[in-house]
Amino acid sequence: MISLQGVKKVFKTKNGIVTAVDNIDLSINQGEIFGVIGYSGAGKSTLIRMLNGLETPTDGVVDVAGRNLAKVKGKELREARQEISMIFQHFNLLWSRTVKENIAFPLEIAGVSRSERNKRVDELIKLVGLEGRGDSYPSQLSGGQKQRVGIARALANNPKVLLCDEATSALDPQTTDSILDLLVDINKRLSLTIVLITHEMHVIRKICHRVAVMENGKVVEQGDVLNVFRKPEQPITKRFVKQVTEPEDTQETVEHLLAEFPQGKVIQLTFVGTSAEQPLITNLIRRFPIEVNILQGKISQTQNGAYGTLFVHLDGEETQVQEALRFIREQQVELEVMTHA
Ligand SMILES: Nc1ncnc2c1ncn2[C@@H]1O[C@H](COP(=O)(O)OP(=O)(O)OP(=O)(O)O)[C@@H](O)[C@H]1O
Repeated sequence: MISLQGVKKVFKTKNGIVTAVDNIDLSINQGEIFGVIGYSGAGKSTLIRMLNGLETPTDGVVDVAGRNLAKVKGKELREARQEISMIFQHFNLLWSRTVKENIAFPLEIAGVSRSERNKRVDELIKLVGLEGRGDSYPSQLSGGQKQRVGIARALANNPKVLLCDEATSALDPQTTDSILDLLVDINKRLSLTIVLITHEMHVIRKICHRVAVMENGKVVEQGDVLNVFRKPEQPITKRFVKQVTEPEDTQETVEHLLAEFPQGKVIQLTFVGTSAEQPLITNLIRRFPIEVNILQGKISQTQNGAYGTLFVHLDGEETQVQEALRFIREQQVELEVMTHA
């Protein structure tokens, strides 16, 4: 559905040249939810703006739904933009128009008749769960409801791709979750391709199938969300993964235990998919004459299955502890022996 080859975007500024996007290759499949994560200034906005033709690449090919966006102009670019919709962090609604009128706006531009427009607006209001609010003005709505209007408006002309630019960053955690649930629902019902940019790993974990991590204009790591969670390679990816998998005080707890129990081993186990349910700890206690203390644990759900981490202290005779470590490594579980940071 979307392919980027050797895409580069350079801005000439008063202070010199800024390479916002630096030689990116990406491929996004029809019907998937693809996340791009990075810190501020990584180049995410520039990248997403190239996907709907708001920016043209300095170099490379941006192909969306069979069109090379760097090449299309005029009428064809307008048609392409109807197939690629976008929602924004601050909603970008028309404040003097009602919910219905906001949603109808892109239909008016596309020349849809009044009766067709009214029918479509009613469908969209139901789809995003805004029944009864059609005649309200944006100022009378909560943040989550405003974003629902943004989503309905973005879907009005049946786009093939929905781009989400930090769409939940202005919302509280509970509202964020409900908007993310809505995006998953729309993705499934309409088999819509969704590309989102965010700086929050929670968003990636909750709804994305695949993720690309951006740093200094480059994609430094990409893959299935579950795989990236299980084995993050780059330091920046590790930092993002930790945002959602480890309680904040984990390193502190580990340091404390390493100091308190210099004997034995403190280990981190990472379970993925079905292995998250294996009775590993029971097996360890039954098979080896060692002490097993569970220190901390967390299981998170991703679109591709469960992902969990568990911190455990193993203590006993050194040979038995080593045997237990060997046994764990034979299971479908990642193991890391913790040392001082
Ligand atoms: N129109 C522009 N002119 C000059 N420099 C720009 C322009 N747009 C972006 N940049 C620069 O390109 C780099 C990447 O910016 P971009 O906005 O794409 O990053 P980002 O990851 O989306 O960050 P943020 O979330 O803060 O917007 C930054 O150094 C930024 O200053």
